[in-house]
Amino acid sequence: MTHYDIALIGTGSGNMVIDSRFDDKSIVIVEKGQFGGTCLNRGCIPSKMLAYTTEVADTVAGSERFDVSASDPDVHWKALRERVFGRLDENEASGREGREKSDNITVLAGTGTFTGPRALRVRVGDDDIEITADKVVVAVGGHPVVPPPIAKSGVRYHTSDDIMRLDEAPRRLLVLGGGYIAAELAHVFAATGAHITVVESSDNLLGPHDESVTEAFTSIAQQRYDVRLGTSVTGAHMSGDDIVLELDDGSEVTGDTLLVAAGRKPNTDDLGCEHAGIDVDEDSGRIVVDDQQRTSADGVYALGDVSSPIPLKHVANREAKTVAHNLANPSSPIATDHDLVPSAVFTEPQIGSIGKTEQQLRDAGTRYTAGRKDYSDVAYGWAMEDTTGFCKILADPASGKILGAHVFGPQAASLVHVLVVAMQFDIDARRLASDTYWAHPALTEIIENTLNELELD
Ligand SMILES: Cc1cc2nc3c(=O)[nH]c(=O)nc-3n(C[C@H](O)[C@H](O)[C@H](O)COP(=O)(O)OP(=O)(O)OC[C@H]3O[C@@H](n4cnc5c(N)ncnc54)[C@H](O)[C@@H]3O)c2cc1C
Ligand SMILES: NC(=O)c1ccc[n+]([C@@H]2O[C@H](COP(=O)([O-])OP(=O)(O)OC[C@H]3O[C@@H](n4cnc5c(N)ncnc54)[C@H](O)[C@@H]3O)[C@@H](O)[C@H]2O)c1
Repeated sequence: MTHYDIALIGTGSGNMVIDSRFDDKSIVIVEKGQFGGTCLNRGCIPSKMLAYTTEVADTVAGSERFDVSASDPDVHWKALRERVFGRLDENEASGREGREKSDNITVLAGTGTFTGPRALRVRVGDDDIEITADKVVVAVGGHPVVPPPIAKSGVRYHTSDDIMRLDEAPRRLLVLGGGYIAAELAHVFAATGAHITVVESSDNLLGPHDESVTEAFTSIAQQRYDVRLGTSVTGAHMSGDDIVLELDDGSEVTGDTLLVAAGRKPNTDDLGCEHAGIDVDEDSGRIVVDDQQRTSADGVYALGDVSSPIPLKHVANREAKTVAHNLANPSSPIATDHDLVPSAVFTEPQIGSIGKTEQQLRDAGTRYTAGRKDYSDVAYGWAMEDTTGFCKILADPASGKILGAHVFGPQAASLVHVLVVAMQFDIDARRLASDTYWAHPALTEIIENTLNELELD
C-alpha cells in the first residue's frame, strides 16, 4: 500500500488539475487508456480536425456559385486520418512522458477502483496495486451508450471511440441517434462520399437546441441524408457483410457500417463509489458534487463528464480549475459557475448557442422579445452567397437583458461569442447594439442587425 498526497483518476480534463502549485506534493495519476482522455484522442479535437477538412471539401465543391471552376474534391481518407491521428498520438505520448518524467508524480497505467474511503486498487497488467491518498480527484469521464437492441444483436458496430480511426471510410453509413456526434460525424463521412442514413427516436435532430435551429438543421439534413425520425430500433442483423437495422415502423435500413451515437453515460458503474462513501445519482449515474466540486466523501473531488450535468470540454476544464484552486487553497475555496455555458456544433452550417431557447422562455412564461436576421440580410452574407444562415436573439423587453442567442451558419461557433461576452458581463441589447462600433462589412453585422430587430419597451 503506497500513500500519496493526491491521487488523480483519469487524465482528460483531470490532467489540468496538476500544475506547479503541487510540485511539493506526492501525486499518483491513474489512467486506464490513452493519456489526455476523450477530447484529445477520440472526441472534440479529432472530430473538429476532420470537420474542418470537410469544410474545405465543401467549399471546393460549392465553388461554382462563386464563379470559380474547381474539379470535384476527393477526400483522401487514409491520408486525412494519418494527418489527424499522427499529430494527436504524438501529443498523447508526449503528455504521458512529461508526467512520467516528473519527480513527484507516479503514473499507473491501469484501471482504478475504490476499495474504501480515499483508497483504490489499480489493476496494472496482471498486478493489483493498492493506493491511498489524502485527496482524490475523480475525473473518469463517460462512455457511449449502446441501446440493448444493438448490444444484444451481435451486429458489428462502431462508436465515436473508434470510427474516426477506421482504415476505410464507410460507403453506406447507418447512424443511430441524431444528436451532436451524429450531426458532426455524418457531415464528415458524407464528405468522404458515404451515403448516410440517420435513425433518431425523437421528431427532430439536435433536439435540445432552439426550435428554429432544430427545424432548420433537420430540414437541411433531410435534403442530404436518409433521415428516419420518430423511429426506434427494435433489432438488428447481418445480411452478408451488411448491417440491417429493424425499425419499429416495420421498415429496415441497411449499410456497411453502423455508428452508434445515442448519448453517453458517466463511468461510474464499476468505480466502486459505494466503498468510498461517494454518492452517485441513481437516474443519471453521475457522481453528486457541490459547486466546489466536492463529493459526499471527505477529501474527494469530481469533475467533468463523470459528475457534470453539461458534458462539454470547456465545462470540464472550468471544473478542473475549480478543483485545482480548492486543493491549493483550502481556506479560500471557489465555486464553479454553470450559468452561461455556450455550445457549438461543428457541422455545415455551424451552430453556436448561449442561454435560453425560445421554447424554454415560452414554457416558463417569461416575457421576451425575439429578433431574427438572416445572413442574406447583411453584406458579408451576400459575399458568401449564404441562403440558410440566421441569427436569433432573445431579450427581456423591459431591461434589454439578453436571455439567449442562437446562430446558425458559417462561423456561428465563433460569432456567438460576441453574445457570450455581452451576457457574461451583463451588457444589455441596447448598449451592445448602439455603443459598439461594428466593423463594416464584417459578418458580425448579423448580430448588430439582429439586436436592432428586438422590440424593446
Ligand atoms: C466525438 C466527440 C466529440 C466531442 N466534441 C466536443 C466539442 O467539440 N466540444 C466540447 O466542448 N465537447 C465535446 N465533446 C465532449 C468532451 O469530449 C467531454 O465533455 C470531455 O472530454 C470530458 O472530459 P473528462 O475529463 O470529464 O473525461 P475524459 O476526457 O473522458 O477523461 C476520462 C479519462 O478517465 C479514464 N478512466 C476512466 N475510468 C477509469 C478508471 N476506472 N481508472 C483509470 N482511468 C479511468 C479514461 O480512460 C479517460 O482517459 C465531444 C465528445 C465526443 C465523444
Ligand atoms: N460539438 C460539441 O460540443 C460536441 C460534439 C460531440 C459530442 N458532444 C458531447 O457528447 C455528448 C454525447 O453526444 P451524442 O451525440 O452521443 O448524444 P446526444 O445526447 O447529443 O444525442 C443522442 C441522440 O440519440 C437519440 N437516441 C437515443 N437513443 C436512441 C435510440 N435507441 N434510437 C434512436 N435514437 C436514439 C436521442 O434522442 C438523441 O437525439 C453530447 O451530449 C455532448 O455533450 C459535444
